[in-house]
Amino acid sequence: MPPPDQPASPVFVNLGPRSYLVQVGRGLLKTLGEEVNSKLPDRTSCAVITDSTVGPLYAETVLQSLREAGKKPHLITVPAGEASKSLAKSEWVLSEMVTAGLDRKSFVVALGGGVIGDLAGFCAAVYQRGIPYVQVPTTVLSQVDSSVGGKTGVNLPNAKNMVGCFHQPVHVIADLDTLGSLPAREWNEGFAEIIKHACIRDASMLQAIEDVAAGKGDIVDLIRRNIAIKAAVVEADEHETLGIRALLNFGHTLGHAIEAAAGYGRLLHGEAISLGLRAAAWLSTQVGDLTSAEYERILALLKLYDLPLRLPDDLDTEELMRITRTDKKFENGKIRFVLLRKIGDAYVSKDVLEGHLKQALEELRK
Ligand SMILES: NC(=O)c1ccc[n+]([C@@H]2O[C@H](COP(=O)([O-])OP(=O)(O)OC[C@H]3O[C@@H](n4cnc5c(N)ncnc54)[C@H](O)[C@@H]3O)[C@@H](O)[C@H]2O)c1
Ligand SMILES: O=C(O)C(=O)C[C@@H](O)[C@H](O)[C@H](O)COP(=O)(O)O
Ligand SMILES: [Zn+2]
Repeated sequence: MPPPDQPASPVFVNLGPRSYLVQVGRGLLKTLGEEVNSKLPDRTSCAVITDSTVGPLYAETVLQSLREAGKKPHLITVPAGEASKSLAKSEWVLSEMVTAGLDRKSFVVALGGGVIGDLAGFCAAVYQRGIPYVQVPTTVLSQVDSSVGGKTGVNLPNAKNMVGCFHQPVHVIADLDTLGSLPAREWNEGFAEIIKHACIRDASMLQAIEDVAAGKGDIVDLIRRNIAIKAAVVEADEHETLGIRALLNFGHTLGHAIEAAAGYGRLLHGEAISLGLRAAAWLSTQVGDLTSAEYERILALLKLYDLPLRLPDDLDTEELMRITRTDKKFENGKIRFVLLRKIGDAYVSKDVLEGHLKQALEELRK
């Protein structure tokens, strides 16, 4: 672990010609222009895409840093929240990029949480058939998960992330100073994905998660560890064709259905995933070998971060099942569902049937 004034070493995401670095540290926004310039020296005009909460806090620092590095940035701001991750908003952003005069030699900077990363990444992927983009994640969730791996896209009203493509960023800058302005709810939701990473890959991380909750852990180290887990999984199966990257979907089959059924923005992504994690962990005790003690440990961690464990009463099981059937892991009417053998060891199971999913939803009502 480096001393507090030393930046953590960057994480290298090794994807051959699409490889990139994830910088993790403090005070990185100020030097963002130089960093971007070293990755994209021959590109000048760019769109800095942000939201109405993050823009007023951090856009000026980013714009100034880009200008000092000789770039010509145009700021594009969408309303904060999940509702902006839509086809309609992507059309608006793309039109703004045209109005700003961006061409095939331009690039995009995604400044914000996972909503901005997914939306801006998608716009970069499709603008004039693809221009590069840099991720500048400003939430715990986006730093440990969404800014790495190149999944970009938007929601449909009844299906999460249903439209999108893989488009890797050319660089990721995770400045932990930006987390200082996160409200408690947005801070906590990021830990759903951190707990997910521990569940699927690294049981030894549970202690670090507890330590951070108790105010004695090293958050830079924890975020860097999570980025390294995400990078390793993505490197092993970039396009989710081998059943390895699918493990990052632990808790997401029902979690995504709950997020969409509740109405985008009512539950934050991490909150919906907390419910999905509970359901998937419970199913791991029913269909797989997870012990009830391990299940209780996962619940205790989610509780530590005030994450929801009970389904909102107004969400109907049949509606949730209908949305669940649109999950990208449903093939020929059969679900490939991610379960745990034990904490730290996940696998894709074909043994989970619709009846099991309904039972798990009932469990979430207790
Ligand atoms: N592409 C992927 O691999 C991937 C992975 C996980 C999640 N996601 C997606 O990410 C999205 C969730 O991301 P999120 O949780 O970051 O949500 P978000 O981007 O909506 O951010 C949450 C809220 O925090 C605000 N905010 C962001 N940074 C802030 C800061 N530094 N200070 C104060 N407020 C700040 C935002 O304005 C927003 O209101 C979902 O759409 C989810 O599907 C994608
Ligand atoms: O990067 C991945 O792969 C993930 O599954 C990470 C998830 O946390 C994330 O929510 C992702 O957007 C889900 O993707 P989807 O393919 O299930 O829509
Ligand atoms: Zn997720």
